[in-house]
Amino acid sequence: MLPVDVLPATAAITAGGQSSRFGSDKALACWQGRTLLDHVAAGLAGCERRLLLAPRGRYCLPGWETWPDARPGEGPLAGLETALTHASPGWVAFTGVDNPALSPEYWHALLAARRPNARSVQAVHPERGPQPLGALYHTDLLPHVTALLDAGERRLRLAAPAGQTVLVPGLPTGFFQNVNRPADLAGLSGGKQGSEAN
Ligand SMILES: Nc1nc2c(ncn2[C@@H]2O[C@H](COP(=O)(O)OP(=O)(O)OP(=O)(O)O)[C@@H](O)[C@H]2O)c(=O)[nH]1
Ligand SMILES: [Mg+2]
Repeated sequence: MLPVDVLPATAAITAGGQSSRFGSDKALACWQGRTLLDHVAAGLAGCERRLLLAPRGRYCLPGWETWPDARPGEGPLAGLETALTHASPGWVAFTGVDNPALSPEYWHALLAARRPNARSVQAVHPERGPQPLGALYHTDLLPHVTALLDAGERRLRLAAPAGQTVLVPGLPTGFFQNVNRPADLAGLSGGKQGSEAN
């Protein structure tokens, strides 16, 4: 059995956004004495390989490889393409910079739900439905994601083929806390059952 802190996936934080609603770089916003980026990275520290999808030089995250998007400025679906391109073959734990409550326990819950024929695993929020960020994707999806982008598609939720996606309901809603605006940062709760931001 694997030690509890080992996560058998390539970690990938997509961090190429502009934080336009937040007004400054939200990855570097501070919560509980650490940046949001550090919180997200800590949740994935158990992954052997760790990828940060961002322009080179934007962030310093020791132990993480930085890969810039092949299609800069095209959104998180392009970040997923970059992640699947550079990940080790197999599962990728893919998240944004702004979900600071995604702990190792969250990722273990998704990894435990993998099925042999599945190519994505997504938690289901009770009101907002499947969560395409904070999700697992298999590197086999790279041609599908590239085809979507080539066709002009930018919706991340289309990266997960319905028939090959495992949905995981019932996780504590505090995991899904998301920072888009300054008020969301002020409303973050330390526990896993706290308030949420859309
Ligand atoms: N690699 C990559 N990541 C992106 C890109 N656009 C957004 N992201 C990331 O996707 C995640 C979720 O996106 P948003 O919450 O919309 O973040 P954002 O685009 O920086 O913020 P807004 O400008 O307010 O929409 C964040 O971690 C962003 O950094 C992109 O073009 N490339
Ligand atoms: Mg955005």
